[in-house]
Amino acid sequence: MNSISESFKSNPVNLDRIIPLDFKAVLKLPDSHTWSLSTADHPPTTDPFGAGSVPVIDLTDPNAVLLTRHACEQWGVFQVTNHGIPVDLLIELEFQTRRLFSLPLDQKLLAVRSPEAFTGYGLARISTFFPKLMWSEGFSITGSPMEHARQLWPHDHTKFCDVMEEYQREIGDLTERILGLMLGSLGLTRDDVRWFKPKDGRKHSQALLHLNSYPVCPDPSQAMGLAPHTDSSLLTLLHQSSTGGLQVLRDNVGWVPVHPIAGALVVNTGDLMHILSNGQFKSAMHQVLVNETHHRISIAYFYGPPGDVNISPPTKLTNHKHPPLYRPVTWKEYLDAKAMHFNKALDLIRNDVHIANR
Ligand SMILES: O=C(O)CCC(=O)C(=O)O
Ligand SMILES: [Fe+2]
Repeated sequence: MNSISESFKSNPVNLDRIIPLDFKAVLKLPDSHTWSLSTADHPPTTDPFGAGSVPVIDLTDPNAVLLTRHACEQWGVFQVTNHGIPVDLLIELEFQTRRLFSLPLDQKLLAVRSPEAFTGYGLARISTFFPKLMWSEGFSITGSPMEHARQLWPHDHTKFCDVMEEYQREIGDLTERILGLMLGSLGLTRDDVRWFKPKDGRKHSQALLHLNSYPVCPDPSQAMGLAPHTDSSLLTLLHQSSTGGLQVLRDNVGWVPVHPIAGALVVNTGDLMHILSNGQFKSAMHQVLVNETHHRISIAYFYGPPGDVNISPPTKLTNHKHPPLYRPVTWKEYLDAKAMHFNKALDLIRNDVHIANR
């Protein structure tokens, strides 16, 4: 069993926080989904490529390592272009994702996630931490989605499964390439992070593919697509459709939109990367807002270390002035802390040390 499934098993979720609303059937935002949002949650549209916008890195740029370091230190989020994932695969991925979420609710519920499981259809797990429900639904996959896809389409699931499996292979390779850039940008080598690309060539890293759907909403000003959170992964690669809605929280600025760029992928630095980098890399707080006219979808790939690995900063990144900020944790331990304490999980594993300013 992998870390994600072990953690989900030990932290079951109530069914009322798994089964989504029949979004198509409601004409008015129900009270259960009405949030009191401030205008700060709806930032003015900024110049998408200006200095105050999320960095975009061309992976073929000779300065990619330096740019990656800067983006991780300053933002904890960036977009990548020229990443090598075929456009046709992204189009097919989006098509199959829309095909799934366009099914009637009673059909989607045939593949509903069980309270202790982490694959299948249902609300985002973070729903348990908020009094109001979010205007979104999801479908989680690891490896083959066959078991659930067969429930959705008894005679027509092969293409869906093939696309999801091919995407996981491609995005897995790209994620490791970007992780390599991140580690390299910190001056770390294979010897500092032995579990990454081990010499025996066997991969033990773990990952989860999560399809998100944000249906058209009757009152977006009072609805929340995905509430503010950081990702518990080392890093997350996200394909968003051409519809915006993702925002990242920036110190002293507020919520900044992550504008969709055709063919680009969004990279989020997760909490485990923040721990591994000893706080040098930010784990960006982000949220998703919805809209009145477009059904938005996104596909997130969460990547973490092998189950038995304790994540802590390599000795190269610590010294007496910069002692380890957090105690070592496995992904499972961290997911358990997150399942119980959500956005306070990082604080709970923080070492009680006096830290010199970086
Ligand atoms: O839909 C998005 O753009 C973001 C999704 C996300 O943050 C997540 O799945 O953790
Ligand atoms: Fe996220």
